[in-house]
Amino acid sequence: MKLKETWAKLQTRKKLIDAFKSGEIHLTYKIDKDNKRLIFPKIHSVDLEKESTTITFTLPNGLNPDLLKKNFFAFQQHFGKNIELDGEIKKYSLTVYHTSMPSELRYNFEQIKPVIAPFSLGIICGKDRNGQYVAFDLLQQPHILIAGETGSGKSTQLRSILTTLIKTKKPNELELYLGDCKKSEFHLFRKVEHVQCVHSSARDIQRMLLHIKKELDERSDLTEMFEVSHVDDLPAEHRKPYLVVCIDEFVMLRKDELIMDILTEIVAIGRTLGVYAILSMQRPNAKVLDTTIRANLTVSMGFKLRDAMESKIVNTPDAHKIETSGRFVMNSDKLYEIQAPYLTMEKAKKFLNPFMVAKGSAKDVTDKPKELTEKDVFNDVN
Ligand SMILES: Nc1ncnc2c1ncn2[C@@H]1O[C@H](COP(=O)(O)OP(=O)(O)OP(=O)(O)O)[C@@H](O)[C@H]1O
Repeated sequence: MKLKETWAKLQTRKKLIDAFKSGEIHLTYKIDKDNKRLIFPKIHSVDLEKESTTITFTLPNGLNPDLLKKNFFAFQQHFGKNIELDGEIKKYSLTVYHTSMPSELRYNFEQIKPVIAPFSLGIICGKDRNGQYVAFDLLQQPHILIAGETGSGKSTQLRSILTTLIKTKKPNELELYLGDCKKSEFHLFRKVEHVQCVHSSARDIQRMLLHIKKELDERSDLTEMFEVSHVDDLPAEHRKPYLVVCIDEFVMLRKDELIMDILTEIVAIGRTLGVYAILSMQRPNAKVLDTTIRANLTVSMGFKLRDAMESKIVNTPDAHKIETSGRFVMNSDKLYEIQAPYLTMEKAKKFLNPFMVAKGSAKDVTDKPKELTEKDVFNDVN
C-alpha cells in the first residue's frame, strides 16, 4: 500500500515537471555555447486524497508568475480540465480533482437543510467539484451579486436562495423586499408571509428603499443608544428581523440617483444592522457597479457571462467560459466552481404554498413580463 502511494506521488511529480517543461515554466541558464540548465519550480509536497490530489510548489526567484496563467494549458494537457491553481507570487498549489462537476443538481431541501442549519441566514449555493454542498451565512458574508447572461440560471438561483430562506426562517425573523424590474420572476413570492412587497416600477422600488432607509436610520440609532455593535445584540424587546432586499436586474434602475444612493448605503452599512442586499444583473456594467457598491458585495456569483471583461467586472474569472446552465464561478472567501440546485417554478410553488397568506393585489407584478432591450442593459451609462 505504502509502495503504491509512493509510486503514485512520484508519477504525479513527473507529470508536473513535464507540464513545467511543455509550458516553459522554468528559468534557463546558459552554461556554455551548447549547454543550458533549466531550473524548474520546486515541488514541496504531493497530497493524495480520495477526491483530489494537491501538489504544492514554489517558483524560483526571477520566474514571472504570469507564466502560470499564460501557459495554464500545459497543466490541462497533462492533468485534464478538472484542475485548479491557487496561490500568488511564489507559492502555488495545483489541485487535480478526480471527480467531475455534476452537470445537474436537483433541488433537494432535505439534503440542504443540515448544510445551512449552522447559519443565521443560510445561503445555499450548490455543489462543488467534490460533490460537497457549498453554503454560507449572509451575516458573515453580506450582500451578493448574481450576474449572468439570459438563460444562464440567475433567476433559478435567486428562486432557490429565497425559497430556502423562507423555509428556514420565520416571518418575524426575516422580511423580504423584492424588486422585480423584469416583472417575470418574483410574482411567485408575492403572497408569502415573509414578503413585505414585490415591486417592479422604479417609483415603487424607490418607495420601498426609502422605507429600508428609515429602518437603517432607526437601527443605527438603536445600536448607538444601547451601545451594541450588531442588531442581534439589542435587548429582546428591541430585537429586529433581518431584512433582505433582493432586486432582479437592478441595472434598469441605474438612472434613479436616489435608488442607487440607498442601495449604496445598504451595502455599506447594512451588515451590522441586519439589512442585506442581493442584486442580480444580466450585463455587468462597471459604471453601475460603482466602486463603493462593488467593494461591499462580499460574494459574487458569475453564471455564464459574455466575455472576459464581464468576468473581470464581476470578479469571477473564467465565468465567460462556462458552458452548462446553472453552473457558476463564486468569489467569496475563495474561488469556487459550483453547480446550482435546479428548483423549477412548479416545485418552488409547492414549497411556498404553506407560507401563503391573503394579501391585496399587487398590480405591478402581474403585468406582462417586460422584455429587456439592449438599451436597458448596455454599457451606456453616463
Ligand atoms: N441550476 C440549474 N440546473 C440546470 N438547469 C438550469 C439551472 N438553472 C437554470 N437552468 C436551465 O436554464 C433555463 C434558464 O434559467 P433561468 O431562467 O434561471 O435563467 P436566467 O439567467 O435567469 O435568464 P433570464 O435573464 O432570461 O431570466 C431554465 O429554464 C433551465 O432549463
